Amino acid sequence: MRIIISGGTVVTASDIVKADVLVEGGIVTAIAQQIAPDDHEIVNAAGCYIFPGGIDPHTHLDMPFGGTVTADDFRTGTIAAAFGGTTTVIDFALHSKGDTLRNAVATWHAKADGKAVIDYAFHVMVGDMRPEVMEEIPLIVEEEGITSFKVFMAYKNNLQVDDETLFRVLRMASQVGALVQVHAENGDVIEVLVREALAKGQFEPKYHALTRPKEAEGEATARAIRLAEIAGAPLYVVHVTCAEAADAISDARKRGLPIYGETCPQYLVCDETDYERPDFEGAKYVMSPPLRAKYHQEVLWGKLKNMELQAFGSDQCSFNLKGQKELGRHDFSKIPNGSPTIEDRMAILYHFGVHSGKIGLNQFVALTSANPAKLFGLYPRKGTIAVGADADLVVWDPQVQRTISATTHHMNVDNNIFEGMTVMGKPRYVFLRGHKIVDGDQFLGKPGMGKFQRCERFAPFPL
Ligand SMILES: NC(=O)NCCC(=O)O
Ligand SMILES: [Zn+2]
Ligand SMILES: [Zn+2]
Repeated sequence: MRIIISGGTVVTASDIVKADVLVEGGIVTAIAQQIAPDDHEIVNAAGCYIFPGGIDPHTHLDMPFGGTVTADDFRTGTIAAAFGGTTTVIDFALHSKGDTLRNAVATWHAKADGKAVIDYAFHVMVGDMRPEVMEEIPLIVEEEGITSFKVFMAYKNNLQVDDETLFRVLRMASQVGALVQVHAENGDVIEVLVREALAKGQFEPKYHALTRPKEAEGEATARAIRLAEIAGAPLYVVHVTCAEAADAISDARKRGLPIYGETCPQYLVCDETDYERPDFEGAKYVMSPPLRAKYHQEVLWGKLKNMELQAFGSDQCSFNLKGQKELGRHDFSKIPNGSPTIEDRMAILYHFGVHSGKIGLNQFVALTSANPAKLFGLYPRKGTIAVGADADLVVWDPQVQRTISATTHHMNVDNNIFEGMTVMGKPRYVFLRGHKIVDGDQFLGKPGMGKFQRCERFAPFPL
């Protein structure tokens, strides 16, 4: 495996340089203006960008949710991710009520091991924060190489934690070098609004959005930030959708607090009017938090441009319309939450961000790869192109145009929320630790090639 990727433009979060990249033994061993070939395989990257492999910090593969299980597992989901230019996913190991964190992690290893075609790490999504579960956090960090824990301020009577619990988790996590991720929506308010809507006979998908107002997200985000501030802890807010939440993050960062925000492709290019689609098609867009009014898209783009949001995750959580989303055909509250986004995460940010002039190439790499690597303890092994880093590389052809469709995507699901969108930019080749796993429309990887990545403890990189 001695490869020269030749004639491309290498892009990292800080640099853009025309250079060849030498790969030996799965590692980048040189970056230079011209590398003389010996017995190397030459990969033609003329006219292309060479990006560090994408790191998707937010996926749900093979996850039970809402009485069903996501349509994509670690095989199909990571193949689709690879076609989109992602070489590492950080998936949420779901901890269920009554279970231990250790057992949840073991369950997730069993789901991924031998199936993943790209590298993977885990966060733990804590479903039941009993005192003894909280006590397990230091062990998970030390022994399992998992250093991030998601807690929920929504999904009342199910996953939701109260403020006392959130505060205790924040304190405990920061003591052991872990990062708390928060799903910030006020679950108590939402519960009342959902009950009232159903009592009024409001059953269609659009009521999912109407019962989860932006203010409920803004309030919970601001509250979580205040609790983190009191606890002296860093905080990562997942799937930020609206001005109210994004502004709370910006304000905290202006005060010097280590608060980080993530948004997702769906919140940049889809909006609340998608819930009005006829014949139950609106159910495709049922996710939490929901899609917002269109003006929030410009707010989020502005925050990405100014790096006031630091990470870009897919929140991949795919369900078929047929047989899965249909569980809520007559009651929006029973529609499984989530959408298939793992494959098109980078394409959406590239086309609507870089190609449209809203963000720069360095920002694109920071959001899709470098910052997730820094925040979750994978940097600089991953998230950059540098001597000694894993040769997770994407040769990205900015001239290729394609139209996104469920009929051609690689996800194992019958719908795509970006259906019909035409985008510029597509991976020509994708390398995982020096192995070519994607060559145009051909998949060359194998289940089991993806390896579990232990995460280092949280380090406050200046982001
Ligand atoms: N986002 C969503 O609707 N489903 C996945 C679970 C979550 O991230 O809250
Ligand atoms: Zn969430
Ligand atoms: Zn999620």
